Amino acid sequence: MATPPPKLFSFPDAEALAQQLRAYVLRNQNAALARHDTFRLAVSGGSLPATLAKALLAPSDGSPEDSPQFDKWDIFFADERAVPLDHEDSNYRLLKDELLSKIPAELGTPTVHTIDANHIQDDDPQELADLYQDELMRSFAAKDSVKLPVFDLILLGCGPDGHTCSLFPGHELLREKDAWVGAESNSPKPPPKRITLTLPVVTHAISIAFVATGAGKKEILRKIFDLEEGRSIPSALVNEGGGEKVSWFTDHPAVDGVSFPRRGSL
Ligand SMILES: O=C1O[C@H](COP(=O)(O)O)[C@@H](O)[C@H](O)[C@H]1O
Repeated sequence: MATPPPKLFSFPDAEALAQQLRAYVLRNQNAALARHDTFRLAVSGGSLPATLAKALLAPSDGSPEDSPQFDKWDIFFADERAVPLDHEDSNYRLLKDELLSKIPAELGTPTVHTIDANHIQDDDPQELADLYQDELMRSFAAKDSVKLPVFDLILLGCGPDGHTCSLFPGHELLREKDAWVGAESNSPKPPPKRITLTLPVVTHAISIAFVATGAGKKEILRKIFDLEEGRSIPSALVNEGGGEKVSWFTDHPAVDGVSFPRRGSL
């Protein structure tokens, strides 16, 4: 039987998207807290942190369902660049500037799992990736029998070439089956050295959401949702592996004239 396809949500503007993204993230938070009293989330860099901040820093309606409980959040990075944590290319710095530094004290402070800054200068980012994998293993209390971490939610971006995390079209890392975190030494988008969650980890999450906005994403979204043409595009591989666990939050310009197998309703 075919896996049910991802869901697509499209909104007229950034405000409407942020409002529904907030509801979606908090639904995932509340379900995770009910399961294990912690919310393990992986976030991307790029355009995502600004949208996430717009969603999460909006005033709450006061109900428990609409309240972020940041002190119960464990935030990881879906990918990170091998640069100092205060560098302008750092995904951590971006998240800090957009969101972490603006969280009001009464909402709590999340635990944020950064890369080990002692290894950013290494020629080969493999050690950086291995150390981040160790960090995940500690956080997910992995035993030998645990094959993959299960994130409660992974929030992804989608580059104009269809890359997501630091998984780029045609790169060897797309074939990784065992490692939780991979090393990329030759990213076509600077900076070249990065680490990234691997495809099996991403598709193993309980919920996976892409946020893609603007007319500049229209052509790649058309390809991703064309089952033939999109076949080997990293974001399409997440769709294929994650199926109905995957939701796309887009705005109208990003999907104008693009046809999708399944439009969602919130
Ligand atoms: O390099 C990266 O790009 C992707 C996509 O970024 P966007 O600006 O097009 O949303 C991002 O998801 C990833 O985390 C980042 O390292």
